[in-house]
Amino acid sequence: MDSEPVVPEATSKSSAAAKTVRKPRTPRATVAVRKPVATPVAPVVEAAPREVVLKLSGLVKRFDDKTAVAGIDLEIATGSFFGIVGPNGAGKTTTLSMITGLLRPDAGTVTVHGADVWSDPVVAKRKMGVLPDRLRMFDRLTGAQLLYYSGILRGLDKTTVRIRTADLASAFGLEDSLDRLVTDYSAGMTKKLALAAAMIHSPRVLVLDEPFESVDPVSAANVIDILRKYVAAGGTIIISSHTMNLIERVCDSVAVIVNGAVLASGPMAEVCDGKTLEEKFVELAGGRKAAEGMEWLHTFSD
Ligand SMILES: Nc1ncnc2c1ncn2[C@@H]1O[C@H](COP(=O)(O)OP(=O)(O)OP(=O)(O)O)[C@@H](O)[C@H]1O
Repeated sequence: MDSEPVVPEATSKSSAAAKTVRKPRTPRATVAVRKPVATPVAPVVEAAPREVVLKLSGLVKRFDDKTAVAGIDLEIATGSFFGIVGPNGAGKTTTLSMITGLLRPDAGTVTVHGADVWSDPVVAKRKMGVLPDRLRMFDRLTGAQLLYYSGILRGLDKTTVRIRTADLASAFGLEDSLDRLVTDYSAGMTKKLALAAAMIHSPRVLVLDEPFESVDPVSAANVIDILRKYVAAGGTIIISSHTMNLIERVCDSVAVIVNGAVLASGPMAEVCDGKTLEEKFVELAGGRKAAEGMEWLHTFSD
């Protein structure tokens, strides 16, 4: 199940749909008078609740006397495009690092599609693709080598890795850079390569920390298209970003984290409650500071 790609299949017209259906001829001589038939009322079909694919329960992380994450509970349903927002130092990266098994929580659990990240790490990690905040990449490899390495490490065979490398390079506009060393990539190119490496094994869940940082607007739009198709095909994305309008535009659900705690979470419209996400964020995160003091900045000392 886990190795199955979550890539949408190309649609094709079914042969049945393509057949021409002839209207039966109505007999001319007789006019049948039909008894009125009560129109059947369509039963109300309630949408089945979506399966929870990522579950965070009571997550806590302390660094000495600083509590970075103070007991976070979240449930993220399959097929969600879930945004995490919060001010600097709120605990977003710490939370995502605990989700992906990069940082051990002091308390609490994380399960991915039922597998516990800390007691069943091999199974849980196989289900995830991760774009961490601070990218530490093997930058003495070429882009092609790095994708090859990522794919093989994830258990793909060589042919599949080569096919997917070509697809990803073309989707992210990296075709001409695949033979260059990663260390020579720009920040945005490195980000796109890292995102490609996170996706190569078609994981069930993508955890992306600031995926659009340094990425130009055209590339960002392409990446968003790819991510939307992935979600439409049943994949789940959890993404952190400071770009409020982007999160509001692409995510269907959001959590606002402040001081290591979730202050609001749920469907985007419910959390925003008639405001923009940015307005709601400022309201929850504690407003803005007045630009007072610092008159020395306007003295232009030269
Ligand atoms: N390894 C660490 N050692 C000590 N303190 C840490 C460590 N990692 C994070 N912290 C602290 O934990 C808090 C939360 O940090 P975190 O990086 O999770 O915030 P964030 O919400 O991702 O912030 P930003 O939006 O600025 O990236 C901060 O006060 C930070 O200084």
